Amino acid sequence: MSIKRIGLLTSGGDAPGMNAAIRAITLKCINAGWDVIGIEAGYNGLFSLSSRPLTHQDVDNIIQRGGTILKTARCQTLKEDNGSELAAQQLDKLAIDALIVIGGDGSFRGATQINKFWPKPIIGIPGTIDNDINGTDQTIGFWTAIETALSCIDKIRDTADAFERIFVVEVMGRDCGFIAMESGIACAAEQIICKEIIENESDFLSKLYSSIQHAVTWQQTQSYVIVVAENALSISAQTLAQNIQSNTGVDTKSAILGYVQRGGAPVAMDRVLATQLGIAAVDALVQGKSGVMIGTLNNTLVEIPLADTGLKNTANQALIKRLKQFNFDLTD
Ligand SMILES: Nc1ncnc2c1ncn2[C@@H]1O[C@H](COP(=O)(O)OP(=O)(O)OP(=O)(O)O)[C@@H](O)[C@H]1O
Ligand SMILES: O=P(O)(O)OC[C@H]1O[C@](O)(CO)[C@@H](O)[C@@H]1O
Repeated sequence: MSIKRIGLLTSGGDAPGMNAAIRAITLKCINAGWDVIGIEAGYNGLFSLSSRPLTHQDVDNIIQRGGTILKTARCQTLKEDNGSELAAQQLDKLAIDALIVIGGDGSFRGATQINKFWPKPIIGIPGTIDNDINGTDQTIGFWTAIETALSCIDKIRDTADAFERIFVVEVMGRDCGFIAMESGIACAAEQIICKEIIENESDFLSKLYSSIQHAVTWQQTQSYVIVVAENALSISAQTLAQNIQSNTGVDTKSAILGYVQRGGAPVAMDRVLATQLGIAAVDALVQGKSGVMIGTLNNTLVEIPLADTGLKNTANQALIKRLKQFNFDLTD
């Protein structure tokens, strides 16, 4: 089948660098003589047929912008019973010959479903701050989110130090600890808490309280920063802070960094990664590939079946190993 019109959408949480990928895909397709149709607000744009052709001008001066010029969304309709069949019909209405989806593993689950009713090429590009995708070392947006988290935690460290307080800082990641781990290592957090390392929560917390007590009593720690991944514990960051204070007697505050981690100009790493993956996605279409995500493993471009992009247990093992490497907690 000869490709003339590419559909392009961003889906799931926006991630800094998505615009860089949109730019690379658009320019590469235009060079190949293909039209690029930007589908707006993720899969929602398919159902509402909200789309527009993307031109050189549309992708000028966007590489440094956070968010996504195509908008994004979480689309309930696609998950419903006839959702993927309907999506396939909508793609035909738009006369799309091939689809590129920039998003997370959920977006790729959606793409896999659509492919069952729409037997045309679909290529995925990993775009999520969480880095929770199997088959790629990095996702677009991950390093920018870490830089953002890091600059916030460094500021929290200043006030924690001035008051000799303990701080519990919650970072994003959905159910996965990669943002907590990397930002925690980079800000020299005294503790990094991720779901992956907790076998029994109450044992874990008892150990945490005694570890903090030891640090403030014997190491005369001036400030103590705990980076916790969202959803790592059954209690909120605020409750954890209250519990630490009542167990240790040390003034303890909490801060939830939240959506600030999704915004801002992408760091160089994300711009370069997004550009590289965007070009490779179009190359994959030229080569007749379909049903794969383009990722990077050990700095090499790889293709992973979209159906295999859900996080595997090996990611947990890798995270645990890395955390142990960087753990300076002397009581451990
Ligand atoms: N099992 C599924 N079947 C059909 N569509 C799905 C499925 N899972 C997810 N999707 C579609 O993909 C969209 C995005 O998925 P999700 O909300 O999980 O985000 P994501 O792509 O994993 O990105 P992020 O990691 O940034 O949250 C969903 O809103 C839905 O439209
Ligand atoms: O924007 P929403 O739908 O509230 O999603 C928040 C989730 O999206 C992410 O920012 C990206 O997946 C997660 O870290 C977070 O749990």
